[in-house]
Amino acid sequence: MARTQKNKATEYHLGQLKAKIAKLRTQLLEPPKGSSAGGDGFEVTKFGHGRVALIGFPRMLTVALYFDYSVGKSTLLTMLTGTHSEAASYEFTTLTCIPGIIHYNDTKIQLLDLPGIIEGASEGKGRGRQVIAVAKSSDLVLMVLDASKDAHKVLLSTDGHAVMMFIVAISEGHRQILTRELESVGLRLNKRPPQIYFKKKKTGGISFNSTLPLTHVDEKLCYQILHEYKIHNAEVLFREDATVDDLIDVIEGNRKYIKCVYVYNKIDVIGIDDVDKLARRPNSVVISCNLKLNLDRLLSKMWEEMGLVRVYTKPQGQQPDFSDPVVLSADRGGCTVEDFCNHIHRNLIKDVKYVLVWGTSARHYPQHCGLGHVLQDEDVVQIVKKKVFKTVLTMVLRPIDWVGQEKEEGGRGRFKSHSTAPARISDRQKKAPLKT
Ligand SMILES: Nc1nc2c(ncn2[C@@H]2O[C@H](COP(=O)(O)OP(=O)(O)OP(=O)(O)O)[C@@H](O)[C@H]2O)c(=O)[nH]1
Ligand SMILES: [K+]
Ligand SMILES: [Mg+2]
Repeated sequence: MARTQKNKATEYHLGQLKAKIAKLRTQLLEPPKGSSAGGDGFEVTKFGHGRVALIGFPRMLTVALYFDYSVGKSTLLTMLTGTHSEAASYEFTTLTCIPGIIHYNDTKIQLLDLPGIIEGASEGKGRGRQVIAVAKSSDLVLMVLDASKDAHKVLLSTDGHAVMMFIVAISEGHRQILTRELESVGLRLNKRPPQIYFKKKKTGGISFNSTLPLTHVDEKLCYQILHEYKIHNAEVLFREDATVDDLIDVIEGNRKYIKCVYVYNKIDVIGIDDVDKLARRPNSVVISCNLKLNLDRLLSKMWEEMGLVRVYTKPQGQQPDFSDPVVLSADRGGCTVEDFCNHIHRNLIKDVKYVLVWGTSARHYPQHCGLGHVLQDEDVVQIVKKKVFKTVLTMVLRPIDWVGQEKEEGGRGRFKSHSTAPARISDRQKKAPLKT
């Protein structure tokens, strides 16, 4: 592919090659026949309401130029979870997966310390394959980078321009190498799935449509790629100006879309101007484990990105239980009332008549909601079950005003202050985005 000139005439050829490579990669990653699936990872049991993986380099590639320091993943795990993970100033200190637990906002989040991965991990170099398998099973990746590897440019920039350009690329280069390694095994960081509808059919040939003009893919290219996959009957509808790679992702169908936060560690050894620059990069947080700088910001960023939704249950006629939330997630299992009910008990759903909801997802307190209602963080929910007798009774006796009773309760102070809580948090974050 590198040897092929990129122009209109070679476009189809390149597209076909991309599809071929994607197919081979998928074959490569399939577990060998006869072995149980997933035997590739570190076999750490999932625990808590979410899983976060620490990914980073064990050392710099340009050893000759710099000290051989690791990025500080283990140090960070120890700081955030209290679980000890061996940290040292030589590379590959961590050789296996060490889990710790972060207690945050009434939830438990599993944090995994992993060995540093090097270039070529996706081809099975080092322990990369296992590390990547664990990353794939996570809800969020924290890519830990060494802030000081970016800052050395300042020391050297006085000498010559060429040197400076080279140095600047290193921390950024690490980020790119890691991203590439993860991408080549089907992980997509901070991306959403392509807006392409794709459905295989039994007959009818290929129907190719788009809702807008396409600049990267045309009908012929699409046919060719489908042909490569031996797909001759399918419906394809482009809802955005997607690329060949997007189309291949959709056909492969096994891509994992994961959020990633870039964590620049060791800001204690660089100047404030550089800290400021790194902090302004998208999806980035700057920290220092040694000086315990900005770790609270890292936690709140992590929380934000995970999008966990805490729902508190309220038994009828009692105060809600604010100690033990049901934790839902839009990415894992969904946040509707139905998901909430299924979380409590598998068979609950058939008994539910409706639910009463207090909190930011409710238009008024309490709102009567059906199973499809989408809950938000810190909502309070009371389940109203179907009662066979009640219907019979209410026909005989005077109807009871169940709803009116609950309305009164909803007006109490606790719920009101409760619903304003998210706003308070974000205000505070705005005022102090960086504690350095
Ligand atoms: N200056 C500075 N050094 C740090 C900081 N955090 C960690 N270090 C040092 O960086 C070195 C590597 O730390 P580790 O936690 O072992 O790094 P790691 O990423 O787990 O390394 P591997 O397990 O080998 O991949 C240690 O000598 C730490 O003391 C920090 O915030 N500032
Ligand atoms: K180390
Ligand atoms: Mg380590």
